[in-house]
Amino acid sequence: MNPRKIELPREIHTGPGVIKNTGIICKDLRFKGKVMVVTGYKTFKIAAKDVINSLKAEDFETEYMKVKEASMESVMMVKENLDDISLVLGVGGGKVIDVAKMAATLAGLSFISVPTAASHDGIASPRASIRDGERGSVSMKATSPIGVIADTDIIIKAPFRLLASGCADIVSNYTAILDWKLAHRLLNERYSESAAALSLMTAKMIIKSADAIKEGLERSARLVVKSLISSGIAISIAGSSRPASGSEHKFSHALDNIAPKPALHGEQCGVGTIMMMHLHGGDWRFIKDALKKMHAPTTAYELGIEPEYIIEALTKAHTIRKERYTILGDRGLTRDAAEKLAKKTEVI
Ligand SMILES: NC(=O)C1=CN([C@@H]2O[C@H](COP(=O)(O)OP(=O)(O)OC[C@H]3O[C@@H](n4cnc5c(N)ncnc54)[C@H](O)[C@@H]3O)[C@@H](O)[C@H]2O)C=CC1
Ligand SMILES: O=C(CO)COP(=O)(O)O
Ligand SMILES: [Zn+2]
Repeated sequence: MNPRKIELPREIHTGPGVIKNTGIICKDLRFKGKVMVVTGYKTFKIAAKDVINSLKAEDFETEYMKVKEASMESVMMVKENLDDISLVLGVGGGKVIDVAKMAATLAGLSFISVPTAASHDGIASPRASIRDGERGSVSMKATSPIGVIADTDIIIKAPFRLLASGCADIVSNYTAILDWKLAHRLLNERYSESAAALSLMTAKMIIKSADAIKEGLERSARLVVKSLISSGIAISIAGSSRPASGSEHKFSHALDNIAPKPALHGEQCGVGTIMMMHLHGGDWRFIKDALKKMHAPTTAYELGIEPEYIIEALTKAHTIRKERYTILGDRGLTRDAAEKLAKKTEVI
């Protein structure tokens, strides 16, 4: 087997108020000079300001940029401003973190992830989902964050919908692992028992703690953040998003390309997991009940997406990242089969 390198975050700081230690954390990681803070329009006030003040208090020179879309244009716009920068921080939701992560990767710089919401498992992963023209938002290889600073006071104040979305993104590991096992059996695709075990254990744990996930509870934020980080570490161990992305993610990526107003990434993946679990002959009701307990969407209506788009995304899902074999096979679902599946699982 070829030698492999597993890149993991060196330091993970979680808890209420940790964002105020950003400057000290960067200093302890031996960084100095100029730092670039990449953030969003909303998350600048919510968190980036505190990050910048904390960096300045430790004598870091700081610059900041606000980005909106997780596009290659945004990435290149940031990258062009990194010439005299020694470290990049991403402070925001998944899109902001991915842009910062990819810009740092292209510039050969270290990256620190400062999530302001626990909405997806890209917080600690070595992947970035960047839209590039026709290419959808399937994740690309990127640098693993050298550090994660997850302030649970900020995260728990984010709309609860974002926390529920993060839970759903973890639940989606169930069908991602079933697809991975299938590809290993059918095509002898490389399969990592340890990455799969970590990914599945993380999903099982979040479902077991579903009742503890409540709006406004800092403990809930800590629980979901730890699970998202653990899911991201499984991706690092596998060297791909396989442990957390299978047919349910193909459905979500297809929906991103088709629906006029897509829902949150995790929300779409959760609904995809219900349907793909049925295709696998598994207990889709177990998935549906778990998502309901976490207040994540389980139907097209709750996603705010018309049934027609759900059916169309199901028929297109197999065309996303074709090299990744899943229960959808190479030919995917016919329209009738898609409609039947969505109805049988009460999604439409
Ligand atoms: N790189 C990876 O491994 C992964 C990347 N992703 C990517 O992440 C993106 C999804 O991330 P999301 O966070 O769901 O969407 P997002 O980045 O669009 O954020 C959703 C909304 O929440 C807002 N927000 C963030 N923190 C907030 C706070 N504390 N208070 C109020 N509003 C806040 C943002 O401003 C935005 O309007 C997708 O592009 C997806 O492809 C998803 C999973 C894995
Ligand atoms: O969303 C992800 C894991 O939750 C990444 O998956 P993709 O590689 O399919 O973009
Ligand atoms: Zn995901």
